[in-house]
Amino acid sequence: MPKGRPNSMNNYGVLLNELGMDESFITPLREKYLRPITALLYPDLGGACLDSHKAFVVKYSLHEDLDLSSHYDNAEVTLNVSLGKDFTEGNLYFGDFRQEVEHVETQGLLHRGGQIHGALPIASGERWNLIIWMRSSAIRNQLCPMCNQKPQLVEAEGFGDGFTETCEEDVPETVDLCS
Ligand SMILES: O=C(O)CCC(=O)C(=O)O
Ligand SMILES: [Fe+2]
Repeated sequence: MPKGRPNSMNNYGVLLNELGMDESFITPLREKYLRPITALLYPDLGGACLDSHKAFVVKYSLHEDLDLSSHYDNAEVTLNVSLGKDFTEGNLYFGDFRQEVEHVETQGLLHRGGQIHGALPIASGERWNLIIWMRSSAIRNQLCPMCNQKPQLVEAEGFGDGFTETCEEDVPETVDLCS
């Protein structure tokens, strides 16, 4: 069976669309459960209209990939869920100062796709994570987040890179969570 790589830096992951898990699992999860949260937290990134995704599982182990270098995602908002298994070290980090976050098994962490981040090397065991790169066509149709240019739209399979669909709702105004 032909197998794509989740991203250019990870060699041992699995794309969930190749396992037929988009319609049955990831799309309903994004639409019903994640979007209400992202609408509140990320109004400036089109959090209310994240209308496509790329979902994959990444794997780190001692004789395979140990870590993930600093990067930003091809996503407006990313969900990263720690699936275990048993491992030591391997914290996630964010920003130029490499602010570390201990990622607890079964817990999910939402972050801006454009926020620089990476994963430190594991010292033992296996580390598996479910990653959902969520995209808003309303945002990226204006400017590609990877090259900062107006995108040239071409036909793509599945969700492609998330550019084409139009959002039914308007991008909401900024919500002041403190008031
Ligand atoms: O391994 C992780 O926790 C981070 C993975 C990641 O940032 C990515 O695949 O974009
Ligand atoms: Fe990432």
